[in-house]
Amino acid sequence: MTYDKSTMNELHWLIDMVQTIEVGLVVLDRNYDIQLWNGFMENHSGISPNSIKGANLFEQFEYLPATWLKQKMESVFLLKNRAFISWEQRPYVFKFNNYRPITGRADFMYQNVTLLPLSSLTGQITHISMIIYDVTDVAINRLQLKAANERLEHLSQTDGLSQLHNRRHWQQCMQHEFDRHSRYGSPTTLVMFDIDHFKRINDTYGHIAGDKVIQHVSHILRQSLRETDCAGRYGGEEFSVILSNTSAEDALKFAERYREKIAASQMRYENAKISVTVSIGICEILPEFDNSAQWLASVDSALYLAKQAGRNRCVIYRPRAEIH
Ligand SMILES: Nc1nc2c(ncn2[C@@H]2O[C@H](COP(=O)(O)OP(=O)(O)OP(=O)(O)O)[C@@H](O)[C@H]2O)c(=O)[nH]1
Repeated sequence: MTYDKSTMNELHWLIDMVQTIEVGLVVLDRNYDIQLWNGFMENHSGISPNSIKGANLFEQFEYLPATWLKQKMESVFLLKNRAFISWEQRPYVFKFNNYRPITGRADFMYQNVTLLPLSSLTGQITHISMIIYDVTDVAINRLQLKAANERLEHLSQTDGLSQLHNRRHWQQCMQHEFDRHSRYGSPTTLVMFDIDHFKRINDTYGHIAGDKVIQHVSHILRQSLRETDCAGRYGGEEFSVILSNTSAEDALKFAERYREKIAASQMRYENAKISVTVSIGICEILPEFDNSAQWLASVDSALYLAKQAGRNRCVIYRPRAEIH
């Protein structure tokens, strides 16, 4: 077979481009032995084409997910179709460092990979090609945007002072729990508490000390909760917690423990040691409640009774309330 000069030139250019293109190119034979390894792969792996040619891909790079990758490659050999691996599915196939100046914060190069069937002159698929694209910039931008959106969502749901859910988000949780109870019927209890004589603290020590007391009781509350409990700052010095799968009697144990913890704790502010107590209302969803507003009004009336009965105590809502 002879080639004219222009065909030779074209071939020469193509080889030059394959070597210098900013995309990784690898050709594998049927045994996954490496037959081509371009300049991009050499630059990022530090392994020259001459030293890697003929080596088995999975022996050379033991970290590769062999079972998963072979399954993909086999389907390319057999079905003669392309296959794609996106960075969202697996951040990278080849573990290369990221040297990009803008996205330098990424530890490694994010990659999209295409697997292409390569046919021989007789039309058989004897080799496949891996095309490796560096998509670090796109991936980092996308991840940063996602993280920013998550932060914004968290901020829009959180009360800045207490770091508990804000009232709007907490009310959504309460509605959700009420609906869940209507469907599945598992016991669900609302606990609402209010700091006793809080006005006195503001008046005696100032508003900043008052804010610190709010942070103090919120901090102890967060420590006392389970993952599934939804706690919010309902108003100025009023807080509420939804305890799912919990009866009023069990919620009382939680509330008593919390009340005692608060009463036993002290908060330092400048030279003062500030002690506070809390009054707590407890209400399990009862069959006669038609909506979440009735549930909320009932826990509020139990809290009111706790205040009336002398504060620093828990009251379970019942049509006739019990004071503890
Ligand atoms: N420091 C501070 N004070 C607040 C905040 N929100 C509400 N308050 C104050 O909390 C006080 C609540 O007072 P009251 O409703 O009379 O209740 P209390 O003094 O706790 O009395 P009882 O609830 O009956 O025990 C008011 O003085 C409000 O100004 C806040 O975010 N920070």
